[in-house]
Amino acid sequence: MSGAAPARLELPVRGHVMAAVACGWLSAAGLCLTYLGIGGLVDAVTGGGAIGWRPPALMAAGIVLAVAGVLGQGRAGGAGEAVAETAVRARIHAAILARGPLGEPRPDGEPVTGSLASLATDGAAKVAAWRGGFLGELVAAVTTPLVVVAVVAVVVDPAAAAVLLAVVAAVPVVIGGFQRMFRASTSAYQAQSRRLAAQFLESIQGLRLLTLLGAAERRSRLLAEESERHRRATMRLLAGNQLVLLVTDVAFYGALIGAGTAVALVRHAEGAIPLGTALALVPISLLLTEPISVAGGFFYIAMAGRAAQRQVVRALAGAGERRAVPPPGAGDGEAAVELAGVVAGHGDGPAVLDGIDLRVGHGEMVALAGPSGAGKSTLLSVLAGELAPRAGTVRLSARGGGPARTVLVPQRAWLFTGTVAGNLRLADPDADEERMWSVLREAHLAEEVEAMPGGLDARVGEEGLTLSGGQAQRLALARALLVDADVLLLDEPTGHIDARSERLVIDTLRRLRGTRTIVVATHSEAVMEVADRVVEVAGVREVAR
Ligand SMILES: Nc1ncnc2c1ncn2[C@@H]1O[C@H](COP(=O)(O)OP(=O)(O)OP(=O)(O)O)[C@@H](O)[C@H]1O
Repeated sequence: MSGAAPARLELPVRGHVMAAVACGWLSAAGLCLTYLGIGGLVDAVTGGGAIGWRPPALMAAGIVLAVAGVLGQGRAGGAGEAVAETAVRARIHAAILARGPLGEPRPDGEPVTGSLASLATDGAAKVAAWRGGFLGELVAAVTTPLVVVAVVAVVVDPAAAAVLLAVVAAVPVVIGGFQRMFRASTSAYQAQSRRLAAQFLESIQGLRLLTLLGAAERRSRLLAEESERHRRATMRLLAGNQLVLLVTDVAFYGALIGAGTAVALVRHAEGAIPLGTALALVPISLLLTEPISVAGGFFYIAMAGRAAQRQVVRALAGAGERRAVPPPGAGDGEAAVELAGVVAGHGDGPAVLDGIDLRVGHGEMVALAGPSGAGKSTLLSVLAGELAPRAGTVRLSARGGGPARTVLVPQRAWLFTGTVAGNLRLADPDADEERMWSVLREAHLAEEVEAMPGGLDARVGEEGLTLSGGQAQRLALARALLVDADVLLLDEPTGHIDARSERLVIDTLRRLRGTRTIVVATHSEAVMEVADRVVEVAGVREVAR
């Protein structure tokens, strides 16, 4: 991926942020008035005169504003965070579903599914804490000095306000410098953290495969190395954070409070302001350090949130590209599938398909044949819009024109832990029982599901392991039928199943023939016999080793 600045992530939290800012200003103004009220009391007492209505009124108004501001800011921040987290999570979930559970690794090497899962949990919370919660607080804190200076100018002394304003102006410049200094290390830390989470997750998902391949030990060494790199990135981040805290404490607090006190003393000595009011300027100058007090939050919330936001934007952009790249646009209405000069391959690997032309008519059933590795599954991935062709055109059209809807049943039936109905409803969340039974009947699975305890509510275990391979394949087929797609893509539907299931699947294919366009990759003669036409795929090239 390029290092170009990612687009903004639109979240419905503008109102929450503005409310948090307004509340922050209220509480700052309230505190100023409270201190000035106390200063007024001191002046009245030391001056020996009557207290009058002004100091108590200032104090009362100040306390009410401060309390309302603090409470309001907390509420606005909490609500904004919840709204933002829900929005980010929903968009990432949509991206996960768009990619499918077996999403390919991206060109930058990040494993897609694990990475997105980590983003949807940890990443979404960080983005939400930043955009929904902390952003309003931050804007309020950074602009609080202006509110304070304005109150001082109006209620106390414009000259003192002008000096405070000059000191305050230096603060954003220095904060900006620190932010730039540590941005790279925070981003690196985030990327490291996500990569580690993704690798752990995918190692767990593929544990059985890793063990079978004898790769478990290699993988565990890799994870140990990644953990060590992550530990070092954490240490660097913490060291940077400590440095910022030290610098801000020593330099800014000293400078701002010192400046506030000096201004107060000088103006009092000049007779411009009474003693009590001068004393009130000292705690008021403490409010000028608000931007600094949130600087620590930059590391824990804002910078972590912004780094996560960059990742989310990039991941969502990636999802868009994957869906849009192979543009299966509307065809001329004469053919359901039209491929011309299609070249395709995986990642940076060699071309698997090299100049493929294919035309499939509406309602036609075409079997893709060819030796293992010829590229049958690759071709189906191109048709499903999962793999972008490197060259050539792919056109899929529905009967009567318009873009076609496709659905792919992969070689390995991927079922999720839950019920039969839950697995079916992945394809159509609104499907009612009648519709589900209907597709189960079409896939010749209805009788077996009826016999299961709970029927449609029967539990399908981890990865569907309580079902036989043949049952799982037929359930995946039923799920695909629920999509009601124009083009049904089947990858080895009889590949790894028992003879009875094979017969049932073939019978289903026979019944489906003519009802929709079907492209089926297969080694089975029996499946080829059912098809209207058999196309030999032989786009594979010898790879020099
Ligand atoms: N995700 C992937 N990443 C890299 N290479 C891949 C990927 N999937 C397939 N290939 C390679 O692409 C080539 C074609 O594989 P493909 O699965 O499309 O063939 P196939 O004809 O479907 O084989 P089979 O009949 O065994 O299913 C093979 O060399 C394979 O190693």
